[in-house]
Amino acid sequence: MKRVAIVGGGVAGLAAAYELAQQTHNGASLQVVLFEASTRLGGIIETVHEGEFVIECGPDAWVTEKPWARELAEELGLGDEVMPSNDATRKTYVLVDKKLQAMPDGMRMMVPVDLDALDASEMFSAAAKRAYREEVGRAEQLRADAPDEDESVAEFIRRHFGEEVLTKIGAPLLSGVFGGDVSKLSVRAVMTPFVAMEREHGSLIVALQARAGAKKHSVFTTLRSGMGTLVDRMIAAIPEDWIRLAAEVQFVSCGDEGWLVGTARGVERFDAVMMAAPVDVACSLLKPVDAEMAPLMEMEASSAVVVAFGFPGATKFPVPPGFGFLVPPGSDSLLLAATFVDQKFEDRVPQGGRLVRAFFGGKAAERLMRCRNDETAAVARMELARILGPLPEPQVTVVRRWPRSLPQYAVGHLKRMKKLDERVSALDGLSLLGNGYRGVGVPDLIRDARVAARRIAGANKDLAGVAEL
Ligand SMILES: CC1=C(CCC(=O)O)c2cc3nc(cc4[nH]c(cc5[nH]c(cc1n2)c(C)c5CCC(=O)O)c(CCC(=O)O)c4C)C(CCC(=O)O)=C3C
Repeated sequence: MKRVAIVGGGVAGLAAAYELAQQTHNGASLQVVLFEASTRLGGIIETVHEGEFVIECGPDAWVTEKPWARELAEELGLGDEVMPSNDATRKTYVLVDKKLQAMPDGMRMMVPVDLDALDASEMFSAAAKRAYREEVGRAEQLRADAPDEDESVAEFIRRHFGEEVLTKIGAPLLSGVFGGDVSKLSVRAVMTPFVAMEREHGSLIVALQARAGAKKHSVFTTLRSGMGTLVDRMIAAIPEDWIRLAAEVQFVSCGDEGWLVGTARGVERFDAVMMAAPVDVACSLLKPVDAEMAPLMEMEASSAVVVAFGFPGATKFPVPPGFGFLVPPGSDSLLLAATFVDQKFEDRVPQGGRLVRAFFGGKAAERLMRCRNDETAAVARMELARILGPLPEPQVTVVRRWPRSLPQYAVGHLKRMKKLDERVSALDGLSLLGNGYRGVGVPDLIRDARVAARRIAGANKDLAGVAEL
């Protein structure tokens, strides 16, 4: 009988517990305890249902290209619930000179697939459009000059497309996608496919055009009843007596007799510890176990404040067609971004309704973290109104704060993770899960947790199965 402790009941910890439960059905002999410090499971995944409004407090979807969340949903009997974003009406705006400007059609992040659509766009100056076109001609040079070392996302974009593209869409995209600063984020960690494209083709535009014709799918996928259903279904598939709420782990230690995990209620022995707590918590718990691990786990993290407003009548609050907008760093708006939820997904609002989510990040989020809900909502309404025009009285308002929820993968992240992996493998039975290490997306967290759980259950003799995950 192997005893496994899971520290943290967010999506990573739950996916680990779910996979261990599957392995016990396959005959593995396991005793599992999942320790969750708070009184609810799911971490930053939380769906609130208010009347017919389906309001996501955290991630509203996953990136379709990464299959591991959809696979899990299907396994959990949620195949009918899987729902693509409305990509026929997909458009993303960026706030430029106080006005919303549509990003050109056919962009993948900041790279255009369709150069004609780019030409038709009003977003860029003639010089920036020229810089895009010239990137194609510089393919050979870009490939030859591809750096051997990691660099910042800013340096990477600047080398390919110049300063205007970097400030107009590079920076806002990365702060909307990774909540972070382009001059600090690691291109190898957060834009891995683009780095591979540079190695192969030099030009990113050429690389994307070579792949054009690949099957088209929506950018995002979610569940009709909300992301919270994924959490609920995992919980339902985990033995009830494995889960302990309000059970904050106060220390872990590792010795000859295995691992000890201590909470206010006592100390228990385990053979394996799956550390799925936020990276800050994981870092302070593991410092006494291996002091050299801690500096590798210390990283900046961005905080987010989410304010959702539901309105009964969309016509009383017109917004431009599309999914939402991003705000470049340094703009005079306090917002980080906003999503027009009822246009991005079906079935989020009562007939004819409107649902908008406003996001604050960076310093604005740090400040709002200390404000009351009504104050935060008032700031969000004011900031939205400055961009979209006057807002009617919302029928529903939801405010959520997620302090230090998105770790920043800084330049050199992959090397740091390699060193961290070495320290981890030196300690028998430890695995690190969650968004601090090998990817921030919900699918990455699920995949990572399930691979680790299979390894612990001894199921990875079947390495093919692990690779499939
Ligand atoms: C506030 C915020 C955070 C939290 C920040 C924080 O907590 O500090 C966040 C996180 C994330 N966003 C992510 C991915 C993406 N976000 C996009 C687009 C957008 N993000 C927006 C907002 C946010 N996004 C908005 C308003 C848009 C455009 C309109 C819309 O669609 O609502 C696009 C499409 C880009 C394009 O159009 O090309 C992608 C691929 C991933 C990674 C997932 C993975 O790696 O698996 C993560 C963690």
